[in-house]
Amino acid sequence: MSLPADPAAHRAGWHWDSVYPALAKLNLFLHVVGRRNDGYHLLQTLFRFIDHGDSLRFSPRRDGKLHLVKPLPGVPPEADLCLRAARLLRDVSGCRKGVDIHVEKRLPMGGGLGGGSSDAATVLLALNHLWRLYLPRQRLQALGLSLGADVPVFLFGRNAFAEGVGEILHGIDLPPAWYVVLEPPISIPTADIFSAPELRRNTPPIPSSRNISWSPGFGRNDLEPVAVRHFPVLAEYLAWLSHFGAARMTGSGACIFAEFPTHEAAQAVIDVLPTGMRGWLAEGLTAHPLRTLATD
Ligand SMILES: C[C@](O)(CO)[C@H](O)COP(=O)(O)OP(=O)(O)OC[C@H]1O[C@@H](n2ccc(N)nc2=O)[C@H](O)[C@@H]1O
Ligand SMILES: Nc1ncnc2c1ncn2[C@@H]1O[C@H](COP(=O)(O)OP(=O)(O)OP(=O)(O)O)[C@@H](O)[C@H]1O
Repeated sequence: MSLPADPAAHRAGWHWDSVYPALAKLNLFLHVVGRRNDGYHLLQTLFRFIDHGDSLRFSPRRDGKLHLVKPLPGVPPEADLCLRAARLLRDVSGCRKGVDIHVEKRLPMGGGLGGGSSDAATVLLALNHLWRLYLPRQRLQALGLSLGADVPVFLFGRNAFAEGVGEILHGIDLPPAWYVVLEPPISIPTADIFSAPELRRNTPPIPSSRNISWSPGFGRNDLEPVAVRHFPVLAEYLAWLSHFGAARMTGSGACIFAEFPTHEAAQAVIDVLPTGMRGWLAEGLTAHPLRTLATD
């Protein structure tokens, strides 16, 4: 996906009527290298954006209310990441404007694709622009971190090698690639996987992003063996996709992916997907399409 050279021109193209994408991320690898005193885990992970995700739209409200037009089943309004992001932005800026948020949900919840985090980041980017607040990217990233460890990368807007809990981001260039993503029919609570006693928490750290030469099979996902133990159905999905490529879980699961060098190679796998197994093809992106909505 190519972006216009002039960020101001690009920003000008986003209006109240626009559809704002909230893309998925894949964790191409995910190493747990330690644990902080507050229980959060120190990670090293490689984030890649893919061209599959939720779509958000915004309409101004005159009564100053923040309103989610179609609440997500099972998510109370006070926990919804879109509303929490909008409220946070108003609290820190003093803005009193109201908005209706429309979310077209495509990403599974508890899928490891960062759906809720991506929605929150898109709300921050879009309302920062539409409400003319113009908080800079670093400030948005700090706000995003208070909503979840996965939020900052979507505001950063480039594929990234991440450290800390996911907030220390180093932009990284990745080659073109296509992904087959399988959606096992389960939702995995991230906290349950991180709190498992058997989780390996001492993978030796990679010294720097310069030591990463990404190709499928590099590193591993330390959360995967724990998730497979708790949710054995994942093993079936991993085994099936492994016939075609290096299959791996993203984030804390449940989705499983494999990378392919061409669209055709990925499509050939989708073409033989067994009945009852849900999966789709996505292209790896070089940058998030909303990246130029925030200033550096
Ligand atoms: C697994 C990843 O998706 C990889 O990108 C992220 O680390 C998870 O990010 P997230 O879903 O935004 O996670 P948060 O909402 O911040 O945290 C959910 C729970 O996961 C655990 N958690 C999360 C991130 C992290 N680095 N260490 C943790 O131990 C904590 O128990 C936390 O209460
Ligand atoms: N807008 C939202 N979209 C999805 N989930 C939300 C949203 N707001 C709150 N949540 C809550 O967040 C939980 C995690 O959902 P999410 O889709 O982000 O999972 P995930 O992809 O596994 O996350 P991650 O990869 O960041 O760990 C959901 O089960 C739900 O309770």
